[in-house]
Amino acid sequence: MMTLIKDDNNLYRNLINGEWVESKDGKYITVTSPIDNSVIGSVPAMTKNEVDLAVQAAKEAQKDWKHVTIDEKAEILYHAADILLKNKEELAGLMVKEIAKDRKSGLSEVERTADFIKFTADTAKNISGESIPGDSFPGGKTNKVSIVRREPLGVVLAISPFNYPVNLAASKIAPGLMAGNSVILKPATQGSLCGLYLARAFQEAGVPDGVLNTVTGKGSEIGDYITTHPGINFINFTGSTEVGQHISQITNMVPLLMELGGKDAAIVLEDADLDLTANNIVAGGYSYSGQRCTAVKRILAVDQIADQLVEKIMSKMEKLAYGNPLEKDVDIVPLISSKAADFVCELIDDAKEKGAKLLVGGNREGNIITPTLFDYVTTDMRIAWEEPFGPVLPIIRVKDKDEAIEIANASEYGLQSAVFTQNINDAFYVADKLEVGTVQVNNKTERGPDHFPFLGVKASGIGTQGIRYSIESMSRPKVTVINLPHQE
Ligand SMILES: NC(=O)C1=CN([C@@H]2O[C@H](COP(=O)(O)OP(=O)(O)OC[C@H]3O[C@@H](n4cnc5c(N)ncnc54)[C@H](OP(=O)(O)O)[C@@H]3O)[C@@H](O)[C@H]2O)C=CC1
Ligand SMILES: O=C(O)[C@H](O)COP(=O)(O)O
Repeated sequence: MMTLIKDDNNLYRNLINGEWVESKDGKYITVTSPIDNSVIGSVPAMTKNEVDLAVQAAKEAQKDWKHVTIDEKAEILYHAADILLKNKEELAGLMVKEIAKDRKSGLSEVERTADFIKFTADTAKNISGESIPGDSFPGGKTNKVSIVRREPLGVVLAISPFNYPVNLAASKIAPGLMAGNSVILKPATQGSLCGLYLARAFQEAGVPDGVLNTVTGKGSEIGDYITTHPGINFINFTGSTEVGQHISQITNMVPLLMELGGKDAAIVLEDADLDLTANNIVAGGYSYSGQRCTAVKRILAVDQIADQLVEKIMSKMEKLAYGNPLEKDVDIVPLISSKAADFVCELIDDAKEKGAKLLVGGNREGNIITPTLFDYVTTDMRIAWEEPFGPVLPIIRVKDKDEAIEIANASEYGLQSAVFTQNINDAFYVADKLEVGTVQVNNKTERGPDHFPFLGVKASGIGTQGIRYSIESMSRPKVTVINLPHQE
């Protein structure tokens, strides 16, 4: 399957109007593995002219695509999901090399993506319009009826991050297509090989020429051009708050759906089941080395149980394996870049200097940061507020649930939080007061299942994702009002 999207020198191509095209001016970006810096491929650094061609193709193709029946579109998506499953070993293998995800998580990402695509097709089949009688509003008349259908928005620009290069691209493409839009995928440069592979799967499944196109190139170079392109009708972005805010500042009247950074808190109350809590904190904080927007990024534990909780977390952390995901099954993998690892080390050093107690880890081997746990973190430390996107967890001890809520809400972010307690009243008390998109009761913070609404408030995002929610975000109501001759 891969041979069509790259040549023998591992120069990858972009999908534009149904053709896999080389870089026109021969400019490529080399993609190296975060594991050992080996070159795994190169992607075109697309020029403005090439971007124009992609947008033009998308615009033209959408005119026919919007008339394709839901059922036909669904068949194509089912086929794409099957192609991904058939090739899951190869795609997961590419993910291991390109973003250093461990193979098991890579496989699970591909499987989850296939499920996501199929569920999107099924959901779109079940989204019906509505008709609203005119006399249901005061002063309305029985001769009026409003018929409400959903219309596509046009050309959707999907910008995906490195950490789920297949899933977070497909979760924009599939609902975008089902809503009748054409889509341009701009994958994260580190992750673009996986993104192109995914586009190939959609093409092979029967997505018509021009309906899905790809644009590669550094966001810092072509980002502004594409996000402000007049041919773009919607931007669906997942990535850092910094870039998300930049996009929202430079765009003009283009609707945005954004999932950005987070500093998800795990709030642990005095009656929590501490084994369950520790399991969730370790899984939630350290999987894929903490490079997940929804990773548990701080623990707010009430004094009464903090010592016991620390002991349990430490004992579970002993089982975390770290190393090279090409060589063995590991939980902790090299971070995406040495710059990312440098940043995490800065946060670790700051916490140490300001007197936090380092309980576990704190070491660096290449791009690997060993799983790290700090206790007695205080609010003057950077690790209390900043998102490491690495395997470092701070414990902030609090006197009670109200102090936990206050610290949780003082964050600029508002993605998710978790509360661990066996008291339903306390669970609701805390959940009601937290300024986040989702509160998990007795579970780690996480996005799935993917048909749940997923959203961030404050600096964590704009709009709501989740299968039905994404389809709705990428479409709009179209209203036709029937005015019958007035009945006597
Ligand atoms: N809430 C969420 O769902 C998620 C949040 N994140 C957040 O993202 C950060 C790390 O992910 P990372 O991929 O590095 O995030 P970035 O924000 O750096 O990149 C995300 C995407 O935006 C592109 N991009 C960069 N600059 C621009 C620009 N000026 N205009 C348009 N697009 C641009 C990138 O391309 P390129 O790679 O070429 O620079 C990439 O495709 C973390 O802070 C994390 O919190 C990450 C994943 C999920
Ligand atoms: O962008 C992210 O990091 C994801 O949306 C998180 O998804 P997860 O909770 O399923 O890991």
